[in-house]
Amino acid sequence: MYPQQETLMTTDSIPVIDFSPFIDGDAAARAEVARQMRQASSDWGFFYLAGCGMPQASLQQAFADSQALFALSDDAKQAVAWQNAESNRGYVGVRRERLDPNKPGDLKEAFNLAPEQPEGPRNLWPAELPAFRPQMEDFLQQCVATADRVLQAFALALQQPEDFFVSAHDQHHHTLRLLHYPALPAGFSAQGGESRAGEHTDYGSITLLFQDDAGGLEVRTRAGDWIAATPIPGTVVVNTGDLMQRWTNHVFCSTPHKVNLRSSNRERYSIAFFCHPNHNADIRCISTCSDAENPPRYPPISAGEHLLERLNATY
Ligand SMILES: O=C(O)CCC(=O)C(=O)O
Ligand SMILES: [Fe+2]
Repeated sequence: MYPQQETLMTTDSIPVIDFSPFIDGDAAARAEVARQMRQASSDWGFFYLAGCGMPQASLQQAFADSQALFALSDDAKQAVAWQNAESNRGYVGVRRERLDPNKPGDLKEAFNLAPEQPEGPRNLWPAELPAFRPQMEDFLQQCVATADRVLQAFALALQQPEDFFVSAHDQHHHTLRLLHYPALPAGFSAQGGESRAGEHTDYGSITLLFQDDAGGLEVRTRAGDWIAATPIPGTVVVNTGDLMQRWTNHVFCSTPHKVNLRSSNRERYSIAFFCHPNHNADIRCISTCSDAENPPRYPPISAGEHLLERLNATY
């Protein structure tokens, strides 16, 4: 039950968890999946989920759409360029972002979209790709549904009611991010610690990450070593972010990760779905995450304030 005990049981590779018993199993099977997720999130803050319920065809379509988007001309991509942090949607060009603020810009391009709120900012859609919009809207819904199931399992893992996290995320302040790491020319030499994506932790509650077979994602172990999160077909990588670490009083950890340049002679695609609770969600130490030896480490904060704090620390 306590983080100290869980740390002693650390496995030596990122766990692979079969999620299908959570989707169609009985209460005992669901509880066992939740237990594995708890262990993995406290040892690693990262795990692979097999059988997450997302249709393979939707995923293939999303990667095909991503390829079509990044293959557009620079003018077409600039027509849907990212404008500001409030809307946080649209195209971000190569080297525009630094996930590690102490390093040069990341060798990647990205395209952000998000579930639309009745009053909020709108997604940007490339005029050249008429099928892109309906297909990505469908994929967004699949991601929300998958994330909600994963959040149900996390709630059970912490002996909370099953809808504990889902109801705190029901305004869907999530971001879907298509990522493309272009192939680098032969003889390319990285300047000043350049990489495909600099070392960072994710800000929010959980992230779902789909990667192609190129490889390059690395995760830092609790002991401080970097290990490869090698792509495993048919799985999604799930990681817990800064806000989840705070909410769970460090029972779940927010683990640094990055994308290295090792296979940079070929291009790489990945798709990340970053989940954020409702801005007014009350983020206070979950009752089952503290005891006399692990008292609450942080005062309560709203999820909106937490995000602002985190962004202000970065920019
Ligand atoms: O592309 C990847 O595999 C990881 C990207 C990532 O960690 C991020 O964008 O936060
Ligand atoms: Fe990340």
